[in-house]
Amino acid sequence: MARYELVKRSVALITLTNPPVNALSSPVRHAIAKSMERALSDPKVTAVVICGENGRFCGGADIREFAGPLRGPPLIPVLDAIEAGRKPVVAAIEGVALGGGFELALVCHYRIAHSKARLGLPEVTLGILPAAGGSQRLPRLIGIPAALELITTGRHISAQEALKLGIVDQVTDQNACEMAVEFALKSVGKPLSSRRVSMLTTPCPPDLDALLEAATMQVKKKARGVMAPLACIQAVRAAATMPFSKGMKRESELMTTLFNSGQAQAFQYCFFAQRTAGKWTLPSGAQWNNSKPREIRSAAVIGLGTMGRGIVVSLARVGISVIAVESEKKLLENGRQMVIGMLERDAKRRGVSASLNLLNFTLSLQDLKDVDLVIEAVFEDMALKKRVFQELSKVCRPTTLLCTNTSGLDVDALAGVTNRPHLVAGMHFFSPAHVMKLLEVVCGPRSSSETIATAMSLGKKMGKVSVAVGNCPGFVGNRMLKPYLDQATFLLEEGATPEQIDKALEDFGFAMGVFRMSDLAGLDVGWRVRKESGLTGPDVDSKNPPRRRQGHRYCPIPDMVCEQGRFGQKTGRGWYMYDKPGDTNAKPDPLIQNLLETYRSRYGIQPRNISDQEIIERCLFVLANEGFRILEDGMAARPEDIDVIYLFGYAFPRHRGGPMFYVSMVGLERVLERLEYYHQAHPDVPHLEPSALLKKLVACGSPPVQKWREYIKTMHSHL
Ligand SMILES: CC/C=C\C=C\CC(=O)SCCNC(=O)CCNC(=O)[C@H](O)C(C)(C)COP(=O)(O)OP(=O)(O)OC[C@H]1O[C@@H](n2cnc3c(N)ncnc32)[C@H](O)[C@@H]1OP(=O)(O)O
Repeated sequence: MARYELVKRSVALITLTNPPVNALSSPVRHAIAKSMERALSDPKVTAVVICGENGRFCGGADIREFAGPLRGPPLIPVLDAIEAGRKPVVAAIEGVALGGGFELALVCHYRIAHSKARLGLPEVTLGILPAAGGSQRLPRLIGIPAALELITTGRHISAQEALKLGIVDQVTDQNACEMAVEFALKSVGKPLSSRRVSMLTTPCPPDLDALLEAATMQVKKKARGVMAPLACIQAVRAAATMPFSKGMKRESELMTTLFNSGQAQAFQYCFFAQRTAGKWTLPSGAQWNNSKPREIRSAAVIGLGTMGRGIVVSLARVGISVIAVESEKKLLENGRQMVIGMLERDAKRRGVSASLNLLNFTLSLQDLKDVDLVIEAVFEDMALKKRVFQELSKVCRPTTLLCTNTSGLDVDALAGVTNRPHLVAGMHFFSPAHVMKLLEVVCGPRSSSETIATAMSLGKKMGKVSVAVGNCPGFVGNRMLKPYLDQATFLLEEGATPEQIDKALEDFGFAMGVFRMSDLAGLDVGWRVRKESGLTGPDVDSKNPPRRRQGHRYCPIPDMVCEQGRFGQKTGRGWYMYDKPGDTNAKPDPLIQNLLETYRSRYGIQPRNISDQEIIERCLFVLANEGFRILEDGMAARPEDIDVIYLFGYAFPRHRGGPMFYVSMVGLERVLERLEYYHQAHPDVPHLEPSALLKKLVACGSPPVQKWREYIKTMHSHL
């Protein structure tokens, strides 16, 4: 777990050896402690260098160990012994020095970093704080404002920035380890007291209180209900106002609170869920580690609406040449201007030059004959999409992959009109496509493993979190969204207001409640879909009772809002009112209040007081209930995939872990009992009926979410 060698006759070289990231697991901590003891007691050794194997210094604590009781030596005394040692210790930082890895570097007397190395204290993103002295040492080394920013955001910084901030002593393009050995030799005999960061006095700004207050306001606004950034601020305050030993005590108390809060578990679950999602598997046995993706050098995007434009930008900025296609000259020109503007702004923000030379714009599908992959992003109209796919089938060379950005239509029906159904898959981006991280890769029953591997790998290349899903209406994300939205509108019928429902969801942790979010997205989109599915519009059977459709409860209020031309922010009116079209400041609208009152009295609905608890339970338990059905149907491989989709595509609060993790924390038995209760109260809402999988899991003793897969593996998989 750590190799010990003597180099240059007098330097002890300690190499952490715990692939893939040299995390500080119990055996590694033990090996560091033993190696340091050996180095400090060996008279031949005059200096020590600590580095990591395979060009990675250290990725921090072994996060998997957080799930159980601490085993092996605690990290803090191991680090304290390094700092207190009487021989100079140099950290040779290559790859990453993160979390506990960065804290390890901070107790070394000198730090040499490779120019490509990245450093940071990302603990806050795991729901904790740097609790091996990081929150106390970093402010002493670089001052309060800079330390506060790094600790509360968890941002990774480059070696150059670390040098500028005074975190590292030298940056090199050469072998950092060899440089560190040379540096160590030169440091022998120099006094070490000023190199022990814990002994430094924190440079304390005169406006400390104002600074910390501003930081508190900022994190409260950015991460509603999240405890870790607030604890980080308190720890930094301790670094500014207390002696080191007392600050360490405070750091430890804050860490204990965070660890017991449940939020840390949720964040850490998210970390692993994101990595698990990349490990897709198909019923054929093909999976992420036995299927080779094709390299995509050129692509085409059909349709330059909001989605198409974002997809073009996502492709071009990772160096893929793109042909963008529109059906009319005016739309093409408009799309071209928008894409160029977006790419230029993006490049400016990243400090690189815009890859405009990779773009081509055309009105003709004939120009696509040589591209490696096509992403169709035309209107959500099956007939139109089928025509496009038929045409592509004729035009493109037989090996071109044909993908669709449909948000819920049948991918296999599109594959069926082509001469290469095995090369067809869904690539469902989320709006705005160049910003949102999620990509649902939709595996049709005929999609080949190479096609899926290529779509997943292309997603990764574009910086997306790609999740493989099955081909069913709405796939995973939008399929679950429907019952969630339904519950919100049923609650309106029963007596709630949009602002009450939004507040309950925002207090839960969503940045925006469902109605505020719908106003932002535009209400007309859903209205068009409902019209096309025969739920509303002139074709609706007049004999249909107004609050029932297709045999189930239906709430026509969203249609009534749209009929008034209220499409959300863009029209200045929606569920809320805005000062003018395009404004974002949502204000309660008395006209909506009137509409709800008139509606209720028309249907003889006696409004009742609805608690926040009911809002949360009905909206979120029904969401997870559909998630269970998706798992039963084999449309998602595991609960982690569903949670990742909701975290990255629907801004589900990370400190709740995602809908499936959330219900596991509430307790499946309780969720089952509440769904049964609500279903009894609303028997005409089939989505409230507890799913078979939920019942099965409760009957099996409510295993933790990571084990659910064992209970669904006998069920049919579409993945
Ligand atoms: C008293 C308390 C004392 C000390 C407390 C210390 C707090 C900490 O140190 S918390 C940990 C802080 N560190 C991090 O948050 C880093 C997390 N890791 C990453 O950000 C990335 O993995 C990376 C190091 C930047 C490398 O990225 P990449 O090359 O893209 O690889 P990945 O796919 O992310 O990871 C590969 C593989 O390693 C696993 N892994 C990564 N880091 C850790 C870790 N710290 N602990 C355990 N496992 C880790 C990751 O899960 C992947 O494994 P899979 O099996 O594929 O899941």
